Amino acid sequence: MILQTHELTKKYGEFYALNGVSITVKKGDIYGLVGRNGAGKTTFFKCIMGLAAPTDGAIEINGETANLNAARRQMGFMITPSFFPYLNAKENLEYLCRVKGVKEKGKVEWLLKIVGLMGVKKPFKVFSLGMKQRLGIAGALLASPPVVVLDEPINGLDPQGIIDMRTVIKEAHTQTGATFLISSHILAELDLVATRFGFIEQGVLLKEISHKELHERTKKSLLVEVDNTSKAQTILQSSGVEIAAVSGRQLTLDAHFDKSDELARALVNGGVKLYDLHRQETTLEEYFMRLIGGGRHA
Ligand SMILES: Nc1ncnc2c1ncn2[C@@H]1O[C@H](COP(=O)(O)OP(=O)(O)OP(=O)(O)O)[C@@H](O)[C@H]1O
Repeated sequence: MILQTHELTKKYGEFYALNGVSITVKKGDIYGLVGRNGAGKTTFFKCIMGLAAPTDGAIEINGETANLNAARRQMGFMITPSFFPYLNAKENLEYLCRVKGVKEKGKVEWLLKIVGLMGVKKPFKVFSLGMKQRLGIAGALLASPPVVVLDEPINGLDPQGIIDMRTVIKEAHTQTGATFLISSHILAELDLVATRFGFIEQGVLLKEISHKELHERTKKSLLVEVDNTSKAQTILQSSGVEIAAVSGRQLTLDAHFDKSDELARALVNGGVKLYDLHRQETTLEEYFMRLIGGGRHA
């Protein structure tokens, strides 16, 4: 585990901005922290970065819990990108290299290429938000940190900006091999880049889930409700259909959406009473809303 928190809690007065958050980020993850506005994402990142002192709980970076400041120096952060307004992308990164003591030759150019700002001559102050965010990512990557934290890098971007940002994150992940921790309030956007997710609401971590598992839970399926599931199973299996799950009187099939007529006929002809047969699909946003509404059990 490259980054872990144990029951991390942050109170502002009597208000719990974070309430017992235990997160596990594995090496190589693009970990998406998903939560609505005010859920506690920025507070979480601030605690990780040492910009806010936790009220309770522990932070573990690469196995280190005591000397966190040294471990934090190994991390790249982007909360709100701030650079010199009159310098261009290259000049700003070169300045940062001096500040951070980065001496690798060609590092600035390599990063500018990754974030799509190579050859951009205009000063930072006239950058679009997307360009600012991308330069922010380059800044976060400058000292080759094993862990990179990006707070809402997609927020406020136009559709093209969102696509560019996605490409940059994927490219940066592939090229640097760093672990990424990214927050967003839009699950569908994070879904296109993240490998694992943590869902946070009102300062509470509701669930951690892998990309694969999330898609297991949101994919299309065919729901069949019958009087006799074992009989139905035999009939369906002899029609070459694999059954994904059986629960009570319901069978769930992961495919064969186009064969629903045929399957219904086979079941009825086989003497099974068919109560219901319909396609179901949970969208990512539905899943997210259900999770938020229903607590930890979605
Ligand atoms: N310094 C502070 N003093 C008091 N309350 C705070 C402070 N910082 C944050 N909060 C509160 O803590 C809660 C979590 O805020 P936080 O900024 O972490 O949320 P977020 O998930 O990052 O949301 P957003 O996407 O809107 O930034 C909010 O209710 C916010 O008002």
